[in-house]
Amino acid sequence: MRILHIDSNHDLMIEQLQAAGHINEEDYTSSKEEIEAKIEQYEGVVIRSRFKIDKQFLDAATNLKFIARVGAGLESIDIPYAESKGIALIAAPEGNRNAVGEHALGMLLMLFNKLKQADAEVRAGQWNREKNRGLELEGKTVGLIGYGNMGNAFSKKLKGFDCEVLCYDIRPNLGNENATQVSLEELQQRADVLSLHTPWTPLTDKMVDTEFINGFKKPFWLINTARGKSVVTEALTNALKSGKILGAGLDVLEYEKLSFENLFTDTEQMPEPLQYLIQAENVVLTPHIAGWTVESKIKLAQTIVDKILALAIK
Ligand SMILES: O=C(O)[C@H](O)COP(=O)(O)O
Repeated sequence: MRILHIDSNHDLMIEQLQAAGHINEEDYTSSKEEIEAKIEQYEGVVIRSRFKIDKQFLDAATNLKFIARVGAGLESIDIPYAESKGIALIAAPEGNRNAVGEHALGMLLMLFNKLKQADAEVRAGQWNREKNRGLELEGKTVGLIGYGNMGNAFSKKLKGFDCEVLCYDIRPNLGNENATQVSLEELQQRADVLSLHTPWTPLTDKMVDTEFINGFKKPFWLINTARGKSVVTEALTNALKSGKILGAGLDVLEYEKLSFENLFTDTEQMPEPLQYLIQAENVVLTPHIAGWTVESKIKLAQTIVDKILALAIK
């Protein structure tokens, strides 16, 4: 097959696809329109998330047999339209789930042990022990919303910490030895920590709003390594101010992607909730790197290669 790669990935991908007899072309810089102008020449396209694979793109891709998304989230692809054209869809959540699980755990330990502020204070010459007294995960209840690849990976990490892990998912019967599946209401009643592991869909868009937060019985900690747009940032900052949310670890923000750096060059444009988050001691922020490790780059590429080679397309 002729395969167009529009985002760069680990070198092993092209090496192995070439070795299997496929013709690969890399184009990481052309615009969406430029790619659309030539996409009819290809049977396969490999993407991360550089642009949307929408109806216009799919209509231009008259010979496309598969779309390979080197990652987990599929929100940039018009899946029903691709499926209506008989185009196979491949993704690789198996490639970055462990990285996301470790990152979520890292954020939680960082918040519970006040690592961010304690480190900053020591560097500033302050030896504040009482202010930085930590919390233990042992005996706490961690609630996961979304129990697919990422939620599973995180629950596996939590197993060794003697905490209780609950999961809520719209799909039934997903609980296992690492997490007990419960209703959303039960999770909100019992959780000390909420961690999101849901894709971004109409169901999860703005899911964590004020009403949702107030549905929690106890003040809780929030970890979001899923999608920024699933949390209403203003509702989050209001809850941080009131103490209903005790702290947050956010790898994703509703303001991320292209516009994010501009918000810092013109700080008057910076939304008030973001201004609050960047100065809050009890908030840890990372730039959507939870699934972005040295190892996951290799695992993502290998997963995609294996799935392409397993396709029954000649
Ligand atoms: O969905 C994923 O796999 C991660 O969120 C990474 O997404 P990205 O490929 O858009 O960086």
